[in-house]
Amino acid sequence: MVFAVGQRWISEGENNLGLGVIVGVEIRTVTILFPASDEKRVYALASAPLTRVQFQINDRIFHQDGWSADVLEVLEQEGVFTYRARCVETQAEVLIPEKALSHHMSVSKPQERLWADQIDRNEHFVTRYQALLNQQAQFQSSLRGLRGFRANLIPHQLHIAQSISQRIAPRVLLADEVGLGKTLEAGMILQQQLLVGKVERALIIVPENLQHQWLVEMLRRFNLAFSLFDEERCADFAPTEEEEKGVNPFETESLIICALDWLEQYPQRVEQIRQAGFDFLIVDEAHHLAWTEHAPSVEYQLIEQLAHVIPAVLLLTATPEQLGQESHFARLRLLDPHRFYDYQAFVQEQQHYQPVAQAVNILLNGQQLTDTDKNHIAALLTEQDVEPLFKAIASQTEESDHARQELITQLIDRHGTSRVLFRNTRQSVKGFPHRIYHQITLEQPKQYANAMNVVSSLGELDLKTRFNPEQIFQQIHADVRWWEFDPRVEWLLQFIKTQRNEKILVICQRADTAIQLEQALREKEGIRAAVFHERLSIVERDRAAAYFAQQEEGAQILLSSSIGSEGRNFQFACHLVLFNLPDSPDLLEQCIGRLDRIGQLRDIHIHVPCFANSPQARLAQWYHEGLNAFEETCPMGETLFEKCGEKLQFFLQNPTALADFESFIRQTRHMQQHLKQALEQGRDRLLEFNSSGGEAAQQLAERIAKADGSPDLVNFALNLFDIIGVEQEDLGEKSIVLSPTGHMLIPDFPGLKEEGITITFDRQQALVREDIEFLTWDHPMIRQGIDLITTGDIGKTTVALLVNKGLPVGTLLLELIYVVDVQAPNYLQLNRFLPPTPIRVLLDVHGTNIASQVSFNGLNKQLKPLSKNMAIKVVKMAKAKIVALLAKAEKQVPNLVENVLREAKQRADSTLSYELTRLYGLKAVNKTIRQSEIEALEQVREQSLQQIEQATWRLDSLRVIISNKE
Ligand SMILES: Nc1ncnc2c1ncn2[C@@H]1O[C@H](COP(=O)(O)OP(=O)(O)OP(=O)(O)O)[C@@H](O)[C@H]1O
Repeated sequence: MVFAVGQRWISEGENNLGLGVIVGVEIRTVTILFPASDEKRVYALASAPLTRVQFQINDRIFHQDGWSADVLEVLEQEGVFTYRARCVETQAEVLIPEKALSHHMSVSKPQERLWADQIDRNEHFVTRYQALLNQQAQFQSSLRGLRGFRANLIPHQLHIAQSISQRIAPRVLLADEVGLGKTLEAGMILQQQLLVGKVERALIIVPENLQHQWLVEMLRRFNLAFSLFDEERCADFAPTEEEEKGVNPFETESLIICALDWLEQYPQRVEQIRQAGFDFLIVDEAHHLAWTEHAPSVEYQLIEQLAHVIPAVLLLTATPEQLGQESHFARLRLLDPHRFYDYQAFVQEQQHYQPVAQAVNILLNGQQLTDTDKNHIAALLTEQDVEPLFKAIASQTEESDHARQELITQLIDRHGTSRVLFRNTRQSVKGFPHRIYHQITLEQPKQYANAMNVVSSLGELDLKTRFNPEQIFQQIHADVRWWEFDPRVEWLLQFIKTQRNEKILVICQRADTAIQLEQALREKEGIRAAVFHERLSIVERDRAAAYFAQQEEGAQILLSSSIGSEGRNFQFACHLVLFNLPDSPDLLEQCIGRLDRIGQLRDIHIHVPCFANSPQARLAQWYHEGLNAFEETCPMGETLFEKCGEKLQFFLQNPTALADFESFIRQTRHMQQHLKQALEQGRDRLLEFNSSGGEAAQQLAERIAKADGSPDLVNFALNLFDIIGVEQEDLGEKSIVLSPTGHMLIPDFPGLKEEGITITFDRQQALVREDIEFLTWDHPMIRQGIDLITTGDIGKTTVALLVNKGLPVGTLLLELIYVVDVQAPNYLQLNRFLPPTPIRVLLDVHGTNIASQVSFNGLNKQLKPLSKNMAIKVVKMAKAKIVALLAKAEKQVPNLVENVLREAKQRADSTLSYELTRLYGLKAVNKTIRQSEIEALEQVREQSLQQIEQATWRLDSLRVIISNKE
């Protein structure tokens, strides 16, 4: 390929970019600008996926100023063409340098291939048409981006992924209870946004110890290859002595994972991230982002800075209120400052959820609305006219369900935390095993009692350590081995022995306790345990987790500090020992959540060894009998912890004062029940409507399951591989080996390795065998395979024989496939409204379009292939007729295109107008919604409608059909 500045080329893979112009040629690279879509690409010279555009004499070309001309001669100077042409309008002769050609010009000419005897096989034409139809269907499919991940189809996750990923730049707090799959949800949303081109560069910020888990999950579940960034890696990009400015390391990759802990230490990296143009941010374990008005934490401020410049933000936490309501509010504000503008207003709003939940309940129960119901609903949506929706509900047609749903969405949107917060609970998801609490009461050793007295009398008793008697003891006896006399250790050893075949996770509050306990188990009984805490390097931690996970020859025990194991997946174990009791209900939930998560198949046993009448025993009793926090999740735990604060602290400091303790527990239980009921009827009920997706989510999962391995997909894929020349060997067990051959149509089929790959269309098989590729419509091999066909020349022209005794011999039919296409900037996402759309025209000999009477498949069944020689002869003989028919078709196509555009505009208008109405509605309750935001959306709508208007159409492929009696 010889490139020169000013030449016009098109992208082979991305036809919709329009006509590109070469703007730079370096030693090894070529830079091409696509003005129609405002995209620039840099390719390696040797392998640029570009096709040179050269027009021929008599071709009609379009000038970028809007007029057209017919080519008379092609002149060339230093590789760049100038067209001598006759202007259609003025008939004047003009010289048009190729640089001045319209950027929107389509360049596909099947008829020229026909005249040049480039006639392809009939089945290739069929595959091409199917590829176009499939491409269109996939662009418009509501399942797009929701099928290709390697995981089970869990309705609430699919619902969240679907509803969030439809948005442009979503900003959401994913707050499902522990272990319900927030990582998976975030991955699905990201993958979907990447797939449709809404997002190109994503950053995931996680606690240090979760980096590898994210890396692995993104790769194995979503085929997304992230890179881990740390100081060492970034230091490589520092400026050399000669350079003034180094490279911004964050610009060198587009999918990056890094640790929050690291960014805190290196604020200059935060600035680099801000400048690196990420468009998607995920922050895991977001409950660490503490905030108060006067003292926002460093972590909070850091993420806030990034959230200012990164359009899409997902915050993940199972315990959003762990650091209090204010921090929770601040995180919501960070996501949507217009919706959450004032803390006091937020607190008040929380108290008024009940009437909203009641209104939603009325709508959900499916009965006709009474006047009182209507008044109640209308009072909550004063800013808009709800009458039409009430009418639709009363009509009891298909519209009524839609109208009910619409009203529910609006109520939740205006009055709930709605679009910003998603939270699923075990109660709504269901199907989880039970949690069983085992309290083990032991005698407190006198050494601990003495140490406690000494430390208290010195005034050095830190409230935080009172649940770790071993730490207090070590404050005064640093060298004495506490585990020699601590009965909890003896109990643990005996327990381990009785559970020889079980994995046991032991959580201590501090890393020191975990380390010393490891020594105790090893020295006392020769038990080898893995240790896991925040002071280990990431690699050591991953190694420890893997050692624990290993079935054979792995560690039976994992000794972990509480913060060290946060977010980790240990659901293969069902025994949890809380060697120290976590000092807050949400922390307790995080610990239990290591085992109580999706994939846990057995009941979970939670063992709490504690000393009689110790602070730990009191707290355990309060958790269990007051909150029931061991056996069920306790969403109101933190609220009660705060409410009961003083009294609880009294009992923890005076653990032997039992007189009022029972009544205090009863009071707590009473409050817990009361709050639970209020939450269920109010806030949580609203969140649940919003988050679980109900019946619709079930149906979504069923639809995806049905689409998995559908015959349409399997047939199309196998046909595609056949055409490309990929060898296929069926291995049975729902898997097929694909290998490259020496006679492939293209040298490199995307994703096909030299040594071959194994594929399956079956989700369960893909879950069991992670080494094989799981093919769905979303898989890159299928998507790029479709692109390869639709943007290349395969199947563009063919000639076939119609065996039909009823038709005179030699009757000519012309089947034409036109494609309507729009080239627009990516941010408009026009493909969702107007994907490349094939229009089929079937002309009889008189030029009448009979496509609606004769279906593609019906006709195809009656066709037989012709030898190439025969086909060439037929074309030669019928050329004049074909030319005449083509001219007739071109007159009919604009009307057909008009219909396609009208529908596309309707789709665009209703989607974008809906968004606008929502903003206007929100503005009515929240005066801080900026007018500029509304104007921006209005502009997107205007531009989208205008761009659709500018869509072009082209003849993509054609089939000449000639009849015979046999
Ligand atoms: N759809 C699914 N199919 C199969 N496994 C799943 C699915 N969703 C989640 N899991 C598994 O369930 C476990 C919990 O998921 P995940 O880590 O995403 O939960 P989480 O909500 O982020 O938990 P935490 O609150 O502890 O951070 C993981 O082992 C994950 O691989």
